[in-house]
Amino acid sequence: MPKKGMLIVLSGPSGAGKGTLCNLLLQRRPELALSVSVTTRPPRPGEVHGVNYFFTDRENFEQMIRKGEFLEWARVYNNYYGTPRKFVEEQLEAGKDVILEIDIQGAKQVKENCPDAVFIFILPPDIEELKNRIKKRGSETEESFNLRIKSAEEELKAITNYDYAVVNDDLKAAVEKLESIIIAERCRVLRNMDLIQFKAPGGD
Ligand SMILES: Nc1nc2c(ncn2[C@@H]2O[C@H](COP(=O)(O)OP(=O)(O)O)[C@@H](O)[C@H]2O)c(=O)[nH]1
Ligand SMILES: Nc1ncnc2c1ncn2[C@@H]1O[C@H](COP(=O)(O)OP(=O)(O)O)[C@@H](O)[C@H]1O
Repeated sequence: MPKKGMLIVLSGPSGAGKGTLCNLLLQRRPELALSVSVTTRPPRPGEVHGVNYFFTDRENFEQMIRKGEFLEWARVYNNYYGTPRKFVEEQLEAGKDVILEIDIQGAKQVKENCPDAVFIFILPPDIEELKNRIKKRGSETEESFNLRIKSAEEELKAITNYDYAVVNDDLKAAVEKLESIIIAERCRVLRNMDLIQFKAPGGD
């Protein structure tokens, strides 16, 4: 039976660089599977349905909740976001490590249901740089920008629930740290019990 994959959860405030880091990580580690979330948020220019998100409306999202189709879901910055359960379970069963880029509420639900998951918090170097990055991305209205900055403080408090903190200052260094965490986590004894196949001499 193939070894089950590991679940890797990435969270952090808006603008910390989660999406950018995920893309770079996948280029370096194409064996990873990235879960594409469902959201009621309207697409930003350039975002592609099925690649960045599965975009849907509130009614369909609520139906998916009722049918138990989400591994976790949450309301974030006035929209709904959820992780499709089926994709994640299939990938893990096939031995693939799966990345979830989700908010702190979703991560809490995953921690309750999948305690073996690895939890990584992505931080910006400081709040000014966070503001600059969101502005530079140019994706938010003033209201949405303010909501993201206001939420960042609360989100940072959740960092103690995570296993690792990665400051995304220099992009290349941050990706290398993420890769190193994944490599180290794959070596954990508890994830490698199938290696212990030998029997003590004289034993039956
Ligand atoms: N709980 C949960 N949060 C998600 C999911 N997908 C994305 N998010 C989070 O929703 C928040 C908003 O994401 P997005 O609209 O792309 O805005 P951005 O963070 O400013 O790029 C971020 O904190 C994401 O990590 C999901 O499936 N579940
Ligand atoms: N290390 C970095 N240095 C400078 N700019 C960055 C860095 N990482 C990400 N960015 C930029 O910051 C903005 C926000 O990044 P993004 O990946 O969308 O953040 P998140 O997914 O956390 O909201 C983007 O314009 C991205 O190009």
